[in-house]
Amino acid sequence: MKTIIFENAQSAVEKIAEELQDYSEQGRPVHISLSGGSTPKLLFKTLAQAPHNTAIQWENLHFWWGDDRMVPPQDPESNYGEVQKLLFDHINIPAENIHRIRGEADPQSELKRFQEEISAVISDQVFDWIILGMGTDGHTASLFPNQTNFDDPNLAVIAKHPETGQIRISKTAKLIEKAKRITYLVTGESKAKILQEIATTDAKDLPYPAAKIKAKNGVTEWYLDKDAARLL
Ligand SMILES: O=C1O[C@H](COP(=O)(O)O)[C@@H](O)[C@H](O)[C@H]1O
Repeated sequence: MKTIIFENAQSAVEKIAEELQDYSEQGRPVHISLSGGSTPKLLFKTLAQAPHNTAIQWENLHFWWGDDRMVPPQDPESNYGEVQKLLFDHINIPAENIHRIRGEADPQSELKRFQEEISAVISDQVFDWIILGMGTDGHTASLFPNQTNFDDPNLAVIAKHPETGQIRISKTAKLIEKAKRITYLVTGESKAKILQEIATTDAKDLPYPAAKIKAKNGVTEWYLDKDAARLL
């Protein structure tokens, strides 16, 4: 497990912001997949402020999501809606660079449309960078313990939150694992215990998708703050 431990969450997201700037200067379309939930909100707020809001060449970055909840963008549960509110409303990014999962749509038809969009836009479906989070139960994207098919050959899947029953669309493990780079951004003390378990146990003996999903031909790394890394 390759971990990079930052003094605090702000330092971790500043590093990601700098790296996004580097990607944006490559002079080509770069495909980035964002995570949802509470953890990356600090990243989106940071990117919306100087110097990142104007220094990043946003026209070169294409944004996708690892998962989204099947709710409209105005719903606070919408992973896309949060990025729109915290980041996209404050920067100059072409609308065609935003490849959201349409949470307001019918799940089956959106699943088909989302997979078609990935196939049409990204050659070999290899993302440049997939940023993931991890729940305290070890889920990542909307791939939950004991209900994830790691061999699912599709690009995306309909998932149901095991406790709330909320319907979501998620990238599959196989699609995520094709990425050139996977970064798990995990902060806060509530994640310390599960991180310790992941760091000390063989992934095959754990039910956690976050422990098992790794880039097959690329880099997998964990960006942690000191609170999350407390027991490592
Ligand atoms: O439900 C989700 O949870 C995970 C982790 O979220 P967090 O609130 O603990 O940061 C997130 O990565 C995923 O995208 C989201 O839909």
